[in-house]
Amino acid sequence: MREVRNRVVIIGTGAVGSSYAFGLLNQGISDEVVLIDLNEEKAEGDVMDLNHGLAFAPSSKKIWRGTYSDCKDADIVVITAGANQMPGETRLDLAEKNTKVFKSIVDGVMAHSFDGIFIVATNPVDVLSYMTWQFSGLPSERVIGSGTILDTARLRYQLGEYFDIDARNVHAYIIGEHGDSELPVWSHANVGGINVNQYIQKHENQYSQEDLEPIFHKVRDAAYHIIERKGATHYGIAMGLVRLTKAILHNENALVTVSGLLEGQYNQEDIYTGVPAVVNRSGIKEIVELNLSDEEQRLFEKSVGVIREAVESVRR
Ligand SMILES: NC(=O)C1=CN([C@@H]2O[C@H](COP(=O)(O)OP(=O)(O)OC[C@H]3O[C@@H](n4cnc5c(N)ncnc54)[C@H](O)[C@@H]3O)[C@@H](O)[C@H]2O)C=CC1
Ligand SMILES: CC(=O)C(=O)O
Repeated sequence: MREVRNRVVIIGTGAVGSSYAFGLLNQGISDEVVLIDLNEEKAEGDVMDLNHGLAFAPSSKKIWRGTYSDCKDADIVVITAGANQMPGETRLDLAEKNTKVFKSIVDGVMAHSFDGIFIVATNPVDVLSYMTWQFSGLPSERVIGSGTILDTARLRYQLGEYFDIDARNVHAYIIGEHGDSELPVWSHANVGGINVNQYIQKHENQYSQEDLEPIFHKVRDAAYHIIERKGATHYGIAMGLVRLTKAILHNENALVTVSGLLEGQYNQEDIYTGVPAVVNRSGIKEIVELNLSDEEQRLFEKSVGVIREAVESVRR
């Protein structure tokens, strides 16, 4: 009997793709990791480098530079290829050029009868998740964008710092566009089970409601601040992608904020955006519909409108 080994193919081994491959191997998430990039030398170099670390990995793994034919037996194809933001550029500025890149990549993958799950990380991620769903013809539950997984992690980190509580015990979501129009869901944010607003009231000598807005701004603008300093962000998203991959391959039913297709949830249709979702071996099992406040629903609709406009412009 053939041993069942799971396989992740990464297309685009730049800063994000190579950091993700490093994370996958370090945490021993996938048995086989395949790297594909237009720049074959770069992918080859990454494979050599990562192979030299396998003796230190938690379990036996294989990594090689591959071709699209390796997608045939892949469980997950992760796309991290395409242009990234120059300082001052928004994610939406990348929509047109990265849609062209995606058309050729997704066609190349599907030409080999890929029947697994796509994860999309390239920006603008909500637009490209939608286009990947359209180009591939796969069911929407098997096309998942990284969405606001990173923004949510950034918010948990910032709140953890503010309240001096482990970020893993802070539960708060960023939803909507992975971009400038995203929003925090304060109405459902909690610290160790206590709503953030109540927590602040209980500790009114230490904390203030007014501090929440600047905390959110740090989260929303984090990519700009990092890109100004080092040209790209990659470790945070790589760790988020590893988390998402593990949720899928280990059939975790984990709740993560990813970009998924809305089909009536939050009063929205036919659009990909960041929302909490239950993820398992089949992909997105359920989009979780939070009971948003009126103001949150208004901001969410505005954010979805921004994505919708970008999708319409790349489809023209
Ligand atoms: N979703 C998120 O939270 C985040 C998304 N990103 C996005 O990820 C993307 C990649 O960023 P970086 O890795 O920093 O860029 P990078 O420039 O370091 O790497 C991009 C790679 O894609 C490859 N590539 C381009 N066209 C290709 C094609 N047709 N087939 C195969 N490979 C191709 C390039 O050769 C390059 O190696 C960007 O769009 C960036 O904005 C970055 C950080 C966070
Ligand atoms: C680049 C990007 O999308 C981020 O770091 O959030």
